[in-house]
Amino acid sequence: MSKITATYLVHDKKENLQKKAEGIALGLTVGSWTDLPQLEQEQLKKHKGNVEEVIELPEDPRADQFLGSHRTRGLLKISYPSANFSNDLPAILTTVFGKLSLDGEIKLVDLEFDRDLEQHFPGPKFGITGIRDIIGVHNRPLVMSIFKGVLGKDLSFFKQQLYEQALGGVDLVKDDEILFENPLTPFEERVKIAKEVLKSVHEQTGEKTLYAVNLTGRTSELRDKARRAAELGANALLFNVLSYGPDVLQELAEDKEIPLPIMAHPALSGAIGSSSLYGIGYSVLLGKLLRYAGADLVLFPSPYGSVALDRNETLSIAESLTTDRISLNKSFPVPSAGIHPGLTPVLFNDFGLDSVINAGGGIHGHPDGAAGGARAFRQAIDAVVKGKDFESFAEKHTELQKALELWGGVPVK
Ligand SMILES: CSCCC(=O)C(=O)COP(=O)(O)O
Ligand SMILES: [Mg+2]
Repeated sequence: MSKITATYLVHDKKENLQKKAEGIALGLTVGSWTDLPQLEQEQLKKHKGNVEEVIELPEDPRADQFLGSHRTRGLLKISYPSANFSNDLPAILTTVFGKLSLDGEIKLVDLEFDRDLEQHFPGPKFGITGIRDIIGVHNRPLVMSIFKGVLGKDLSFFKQQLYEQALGGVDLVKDDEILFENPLTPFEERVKIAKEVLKSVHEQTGEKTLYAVNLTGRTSELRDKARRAAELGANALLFNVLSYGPDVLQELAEDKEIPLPIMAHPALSGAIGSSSLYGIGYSVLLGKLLRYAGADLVLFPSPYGSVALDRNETLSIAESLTTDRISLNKSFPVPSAGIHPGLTPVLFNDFGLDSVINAGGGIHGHPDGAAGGARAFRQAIDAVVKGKDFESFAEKHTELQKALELWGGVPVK
C-alpha cells in the first residue's frame, strides 16, 4: 500500500521516544483502537500509522540556554497509509502535521512521498532545463535582479529600471514581492511594458530576459489574472506562495492556460521554519513541498547576506529542489537577500552551476547604476565558472572591480 513518511525532531521531558512515536502513529490515525471489538480492530489496522524508526540524538550543547533542564532529543520516523488521505497537499499536511504541530516541541523535518504518491504531483512545468532552454543559457549560473524603489513610482520609472537591468545582462528580473496591484504600476501595464522593453533589449544584445510579474490579489482572482498575463505576453510569474498555501501554487502550475515559469518567494517562511523546536524544516517547506507544488524557481535567504540562513539549511533546501527524481523536473535554487558580486565565489561553491544568483541592492547600488551592477555580476560569474583568480580577474573588469571596492569580496574557505 502506498504511504507518506514523516520525520519529526522532538524534544521531550519523557525519556521514552519509542512510546512517544507509537502515540503519534496511533493518535494521528485511528486513535485508541485496542479496546474495540476484533472486527473493528481489523478494519482500522490498514489506517494505522507505523513507527518506522526512532533515533535518539545527543543532547543539544545549547540546551541549557534555550531548553532549560535536560530533555530527550530524537528523530521519529512515522509512515501514514495513503488510504487515510486524498492525493493533495492540504490533506497530506493535515495528516502528518495538522493537530500534531500544536502538540509541544515537535518539528517536521522531512517528508518522503513514495513513487505512487509522487505521481499525483507533476512538479515544475519548466524546471531548470526548461528555463535554461527559454533563455538559451546552459553553461553558467543565471543572474536575477529585483526591482527596487518602485512603490509610489509610475510606469516610466518601472520602464527605465527594467531597461537598465536587462541591458546590463541579467537573465531574469522580478518584481519585489511587496509590489501589489496599484494605480501607478498596474499589473497588466507592467506586463505590456516589460514585453516591449525586453524585445528591444533582445534586439540590441541578442540576450533573452525573463520578467516575473508579481501575481497578487484574492485567491479566487489568481487563475484568471495569470491567464490574462500569459495572453498579454508575460514570460514568468512571481508568487508569494506561503501567503496563499502550496496547493494554490499547484493549481497555477498545473493550469495549461498558464504556460509560464513560476518563481516562489519565501515571504512568511521564517514564521514557519525558523524555530529549532517547532514548525516545518526549510528543506521541506521551501524545498520538497514547493517542488512538488510546481515552483520552477525557489528563492531563499543565502548564508551570507543581510537575512542569512544557516548554511546547512540552505544546502538542504537546494538539495531537495535538485535531487534526481524520476517523475519530477528540478527547481532552480535562488539564494538571495543582501547579495553582491563579491559573494559570487562562495555562492558558486555552495550552489554550483544550476543556481540563480539574485540581487536587488547589489545591482541598483552599483556606482555605475543597475546596468553596471548587472555587468559586475556577469563578470563575477564568468570568473568563477572559468576558474580564474577572482581578484586578478576583477582588476581587468571595471564593473566588478568597482563592486569589490564598494562591498568587498568573500573568499571560499
Ligand atoms: C529573503 S529572500 C528574497 C529576496 C528579496 O525578495 C529581496 O528583495 C532581496 O533584496 P536585496 O536588496 O537584499 O537583494
Ligand atoms: Mg524582496
